[in-house]
Amino acid sequence: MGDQPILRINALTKRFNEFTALHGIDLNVRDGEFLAIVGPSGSGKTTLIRLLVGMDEPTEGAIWLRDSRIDAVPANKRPTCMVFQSLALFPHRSVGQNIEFPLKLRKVAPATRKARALELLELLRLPASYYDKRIDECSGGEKQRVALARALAFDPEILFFDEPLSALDYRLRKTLEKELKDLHRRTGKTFIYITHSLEEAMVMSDRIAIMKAGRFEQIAPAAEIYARPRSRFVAEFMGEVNLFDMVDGRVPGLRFGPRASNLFVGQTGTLVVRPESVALLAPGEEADVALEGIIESEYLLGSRVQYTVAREGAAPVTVEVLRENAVGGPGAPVVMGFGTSACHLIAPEARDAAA
Ligand SMILES: Nc1ncnc2c1ncn2[C@@H]1O[C@H](COP(=O)(O)OP(=O)(O)OP(=O)(O)O)[C@@H](O)[C@H]1O
Repeated sequence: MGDQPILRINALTKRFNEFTALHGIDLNVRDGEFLAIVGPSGSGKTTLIRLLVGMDEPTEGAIWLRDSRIDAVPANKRPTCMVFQSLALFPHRSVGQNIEFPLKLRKVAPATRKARALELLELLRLPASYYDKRIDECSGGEKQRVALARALAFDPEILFFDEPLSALDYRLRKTLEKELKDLHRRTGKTFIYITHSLEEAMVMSDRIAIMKAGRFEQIAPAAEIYARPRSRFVAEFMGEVNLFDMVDGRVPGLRFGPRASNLFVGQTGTLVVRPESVALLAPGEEADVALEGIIESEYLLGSRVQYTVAREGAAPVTVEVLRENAVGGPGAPVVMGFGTSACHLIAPEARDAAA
């Protein structure tokens, strides 16, 4: 993956009459990167993709593909390609005809087209015999692979995906997630992938861009977003989380040992602690930060158990432990603890910006 951006978005704004869907956003995508764009419904993901592929024009701002400004270039003149969620394959044509379609448009000779289609079938791990199979005889997963093969036949600089797996069942989705990641590695192309599913984004991408109300909240590798969210919104979007309001180094109900007191002296913000970082302490066991409560409910999550622990005068805490470390059920009093290395403090400005 090169360090040079293949795509640059500069102060991009999109307004629909009075409504602003994108608020002057900036983004650099590296050559060969797998970037996932996630965000709740209505946050502007599809609007952004439509501008990037040329299905719509920005109100303000610029889009650069390497050294060329492309925001006014029509979709069919852009060296990019989109894999639609709704596939848009020709159902009565063969797999081969579908894959060769972009090559036919470019007047590539039939023998060359066929050779490329067979190569792409192999790349997508479909048998060569599928070349003559009709699209409406293929399964959902096979159609997705054919759509991908056709997208690759365009030989695009960047592949855009708009929720391509959302209509598929869980197991097929999991398989295709791995295949897409693998395909990304083998082709070395730049992938920009929109999804509602954070899990999908985390499995596949190099970086995740989290959108909220027409802006990027954070753009970083998944692990960094998970461990060091820059706002409450991002922290909560990345899954179950405990958030504690800290003022002047103190949080009501939390007991800080010397290490935590030193670390947080005078600090104000939101303390983020993931449920799997909170332990249930044995009698006499110490932790950097300790707190007490009563188990309200428990859920089995395969090999782990998740507890909701009620606290007097404060929000409940979520704790996730390995099943072998499970303690009593609802009604049991517990002491919980976590280490300073499991804590992340969100600065108040970032928290306010996200409010
Ligand atoms: N053509 C349009 N005219 C008016 N408003 C629009 C138009 N297209 C999108 N919007 C608005 O812009 C906002 C962003 O929509 P967009 O489709 O980009 O969201 P999204 O993040 O892709 O959502 P979802 O995950 O539900 O697809 C929404 O509030 C939507 O109503």
